[in-house]
Amino acid sequence: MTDLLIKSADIVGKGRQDVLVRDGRVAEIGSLTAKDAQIVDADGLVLLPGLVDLHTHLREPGREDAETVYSGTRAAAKGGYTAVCAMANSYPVADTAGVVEQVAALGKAAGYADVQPIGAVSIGLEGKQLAEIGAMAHSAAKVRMFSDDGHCVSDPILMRRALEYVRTFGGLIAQHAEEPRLTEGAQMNEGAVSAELGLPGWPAVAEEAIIARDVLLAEYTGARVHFCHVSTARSVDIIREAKARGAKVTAEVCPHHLLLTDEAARTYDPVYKVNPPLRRESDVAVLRGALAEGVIDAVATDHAPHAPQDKDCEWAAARPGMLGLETALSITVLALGGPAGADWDAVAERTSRTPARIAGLEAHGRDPQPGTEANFTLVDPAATWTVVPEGLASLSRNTPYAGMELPVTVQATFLRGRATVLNGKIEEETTE
Ligand SMILES: NC(=O)N[C@@H](CC(=O)O)C(=O)O
Repeated sequence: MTDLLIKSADIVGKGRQDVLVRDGRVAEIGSLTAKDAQIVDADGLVLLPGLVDLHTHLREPGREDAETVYSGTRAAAKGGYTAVCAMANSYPVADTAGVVEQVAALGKAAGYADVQPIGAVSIGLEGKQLAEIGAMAHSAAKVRMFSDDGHCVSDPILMRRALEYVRTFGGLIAQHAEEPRLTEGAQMNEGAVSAELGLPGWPAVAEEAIIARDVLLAEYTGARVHFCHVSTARSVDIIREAKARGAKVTAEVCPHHLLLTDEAARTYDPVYKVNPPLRRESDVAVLRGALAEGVIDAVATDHAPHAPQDKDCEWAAARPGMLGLETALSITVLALGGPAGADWDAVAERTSRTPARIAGLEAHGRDPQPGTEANFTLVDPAATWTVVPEGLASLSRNTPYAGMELPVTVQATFLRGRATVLNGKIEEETTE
């Protein structure tokens, strides 16, 4: 592999520097020249540690019509990601060592981003019996994070046992917080808009009740809980208080909950149907503040591709979920104050360093210094782009941002020093 010299990048915390990459690792940082190196001109571009997604639905195995590991990791690279955590709600469910190893192997073969499988907490996501957590943890996929996402681990004794189990090897449970009895038949956020539209509501308290319970279980067991897609202001209060007491809890927010509201449901366009649902303007404001402050630790996409037949139908019949990987960085920058005067350190913290730490992905989320793996992304802070669904790398088209002009473009993504995206385009050859 030839050396790579990135010239004049604006490195977060370090200012304008050149970065020399050799054999997939940072060799030197400074004012550099190199013979026989591939030169990438990064003048005017910000260099971030490669983004890490804690919550990606890659749909393989089982729903390859909506996404595959290959197409999903290409979308990830396009969005600036170098690592994604793949949710367990595939068909078959990722509740055995065999499935998680298959997903990890498909990620390696594709070569666009590191794929860290998440294991199911319960067999078949049914919430009845613990899945083979130990076998997945000790498999070649080295699973550390477990989640029944799409479903809540609502049975408190199952949650307690899962927490006690993962604590023994430093793992964590990523909880989809939704008390199922409170959301039966729910179609959108419960509030003034759902009342007007006559759609059954998903009340905020269904999320908050589980978060409150699981904070207590985390404290009681001493295990780590991570809250997926936190969407309400009151959830933020509970997490803030838990952290102040020293509970081992972390939380993520999705880009769509940082930008969109339940007003979008007035269109009856199922592209806006998502779980948990889009909330009120006041929730959006609190979530943005909590992200800036760090009460919410990370942005996670909940990238949920769906095939046309699952989305191009009436609201009630449509599956919940929206695409996220290719637009997350732009929305995060918007939510953290916009591109003019963006706090790039906060962007790096919430999209890369902290999620890498939560997932235990040690080679990711690292600011470049000699010896670190060269996993980073170059973004143009001054550019804008318009979201065209047909132009996305994902196999699916269910983006709620179609036609919107967004700030910030990903110019290049490097995985162990190899470009997966260059000049804003996906590289077709990814063999290491
Ligand atoms: N977030 C979503 O709206 N959808 C997720 C699962 C889920 O959480 O319902 C999916 O897998 O499609």
